[in-house]
Amino acid sequence: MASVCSLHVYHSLLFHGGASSGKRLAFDPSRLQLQSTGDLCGSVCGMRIGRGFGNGVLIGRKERRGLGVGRKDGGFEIEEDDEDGDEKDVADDALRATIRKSKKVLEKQKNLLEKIVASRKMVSSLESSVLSGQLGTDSYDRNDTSYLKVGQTSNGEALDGEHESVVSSDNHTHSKMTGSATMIDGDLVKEERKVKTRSQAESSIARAPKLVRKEDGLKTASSKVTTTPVLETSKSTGFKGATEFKDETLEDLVEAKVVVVDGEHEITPDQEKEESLPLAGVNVMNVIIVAAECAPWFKTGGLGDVAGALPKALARRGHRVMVVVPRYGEYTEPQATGVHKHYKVDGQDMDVTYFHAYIDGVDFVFIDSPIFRHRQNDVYGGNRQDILKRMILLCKAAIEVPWHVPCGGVCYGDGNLVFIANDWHTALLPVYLKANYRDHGLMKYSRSVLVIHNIAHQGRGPVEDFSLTSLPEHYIDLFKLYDPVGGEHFNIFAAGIKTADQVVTVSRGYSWELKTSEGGWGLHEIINENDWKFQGIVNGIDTKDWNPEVDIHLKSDGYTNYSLETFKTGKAKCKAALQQELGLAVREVPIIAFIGRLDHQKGVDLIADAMHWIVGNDLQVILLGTGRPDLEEMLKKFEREHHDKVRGWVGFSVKMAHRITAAADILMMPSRFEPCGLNQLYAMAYGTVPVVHAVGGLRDTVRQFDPFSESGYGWAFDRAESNQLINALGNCLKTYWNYKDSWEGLQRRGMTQDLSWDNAAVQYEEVLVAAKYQW
Ligand SMILES: Nc1ncnc2c1ncn2[C@@H]1O[C@H](COP(=O)(O)OP(=O)(O)O[C@H]2O[C@H](CO)[C@@H](O)[C@H](O)[C@H]2O)[C@@H](O)[C@H]1O
Repeated sequence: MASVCSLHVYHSLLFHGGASSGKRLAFDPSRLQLQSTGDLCGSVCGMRIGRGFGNGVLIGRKERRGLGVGRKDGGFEIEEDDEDGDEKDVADDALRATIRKSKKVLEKQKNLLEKIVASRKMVSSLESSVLSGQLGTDSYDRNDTSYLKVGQTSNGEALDGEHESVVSSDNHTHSKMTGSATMIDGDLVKEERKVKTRSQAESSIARAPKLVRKEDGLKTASSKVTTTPVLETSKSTGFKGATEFKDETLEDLVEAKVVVVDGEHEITPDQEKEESLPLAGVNVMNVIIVAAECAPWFKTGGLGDVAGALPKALARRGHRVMVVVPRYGEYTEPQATGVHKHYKVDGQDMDVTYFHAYIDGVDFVFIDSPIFRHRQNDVYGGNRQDILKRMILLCKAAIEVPWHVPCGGVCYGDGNLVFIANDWHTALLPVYLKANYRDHGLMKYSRSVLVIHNIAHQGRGPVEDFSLTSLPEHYIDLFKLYDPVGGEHFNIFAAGIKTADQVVTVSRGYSWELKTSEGGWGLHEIINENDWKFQGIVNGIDTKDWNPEVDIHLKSDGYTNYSLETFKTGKAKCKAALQQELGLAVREVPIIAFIGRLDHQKGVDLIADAMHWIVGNDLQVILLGTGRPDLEEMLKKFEREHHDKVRGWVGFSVKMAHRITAAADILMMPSRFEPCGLNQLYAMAYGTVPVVHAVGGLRDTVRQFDPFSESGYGWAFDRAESNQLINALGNCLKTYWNYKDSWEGLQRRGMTQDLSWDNAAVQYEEVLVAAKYQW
């Protein structure tokens, strides 16, 4: 911009004579001693503006008339009549200086163009390397080019500071300059560029457009542009092989701008940059999410939902994203990669093979090992040590996935990489990353983020369990924790929190609660010590999966999809279908639902205490859950005792969870604590009004209904007590029956919120960046 501005000014000075009203040529040499491109603009512009400040006036030759007067400001003035020769000299000097600067500007533009060309060549050479199967390790099928990504150098190494990779670009712009004429002719010269530093490597990754699966069509920015950039005058139209800058057409020269032509439309560099840059911009990185469960393959609760959805949102922002999970069952999508490894667990060699699937822009890597098999319906089954061994193997095998498992032919590598571990199950990952790699100068540029979904489960055991981890002896201190109940014990979450580079909790409210002695479950002191790395980010929802407009579970058995426009009839139809399916009376009556794990956390006992009052109303109750046997039995008992009004479905059914969410009017979540809670988010997206205990993420996401301002999303009561639940449900039901407009407003507000993962992904990105630059 600066150069264009300066050239415009130069040109107008030269050809249009500048200010027309001036009488004297007052020239301040200091103003024309230009230092840089920016100065050129500033100073020349300054000259024109200067008129109003008594700082001398530079006017065109034609306007130079009259007598000059002396000046006191350090500059000097020229009186045209008396000192015409001097004046000319000075003016010529000025113009020469300006021309010199203009040439410098042109030179800079030329260099810039060369850089753009070099970058493009680098990208296309990377692409063609990938296409011709030159990348990756020996263990993948070289003919398999179905997945194409950029994330490494052309020789398959990770782009990080440890590796010095040479990227060759095979054609570059050669420019000729004769006199003041510049020609950029697109001749090719050989150039080698060394990618040495981390930041250089990263910026080239960021600049490189994200490649997409071949079957989706290779869509890269570079595919849109000609390999040779075209300099074109603003006046010309259509494609020109190259445009010559002629010094006599200075008007053209000063207006010149770079235009890239793709045969259909012109793309300015700015537009092109915008189009080709991922949403994450220069923050694009490789992200590996490691979790013990992942929807849709296997989930026992919200962790599975998050592991299935967050990665896709991060991938949409342009990151290269992988999820690593155990292979508990035989799944159709993942295919064997042929990569075999061994890892030691409790002194035993464990065989591991890797499976891979690429779905919605995310690489899903499944770790297959005998200890994971046939656990599909019991992922946390077995005794404490069995579970611990599985999680040790998961963490050990996951850390090396970026080295060994080619995804789309290319391993992720360990540069520009952040692992996201989830809950205690994978809280060993940050510890292994440090102890087995970074302490030894390996994975120098890999970082770890630990997400706390639920602090109530910490991976506790006797101190002797430490031996199973095969960690160096001195690491035991990270795990040792004393609490009044358990005494000294081994605590995996404690070690993970201390070792991770950043820690995320699944809501802001929960982040705060964890620091209290009531909410920290014995870890509050460690959490407070590590407060600086904590960040609360509310979960989003997978809007493909949990969306009443497209929900696959509403497409049969009398259910129907619905939108904001059709939710009244849509929900009514779903309600009738659910009543029918569950053998309840099909009639217009409010349905209150509960969906969740049956344990102390979810406050099922509050529902039990309130049940007598609840069934005293004209309504129906549907409870879906699985968990503690005594609570499962309680659900069955409710159904037995109030068969005309209550259904207690004991079991885990994703289909029923969707159908109930769509058909119900009210969802109750009286959780004693709730790190985030997903069901209330799903409910709101489906026009179902939540009644919740205002705790953790529930407080963050369900704003209390205010009848005066007609705002809020539901009812949130302050204490986990059954009378408070009753009170909130009472107000909710009153509104349902008596204030139809308010009810509809509640539903509409809930449905129109942006609850997608995209918002959360932006915040996660900030955490990833913070981790990346942490040493
Ligand atoms: N019987 C059943 N049949 C079918 N589906 C069932 C079901 N029981 C539960 N679900 C499903 O499991 C998920 C539960 O998610 P939540 O967030 O409510 O709880 P959870 O406590 O497991 O998760 C933890 O992690 C998540 C994610 O971070 C946090 O939101 C939460 O507060 C924290 O406790 C929902 O998708 C729900 O529909």
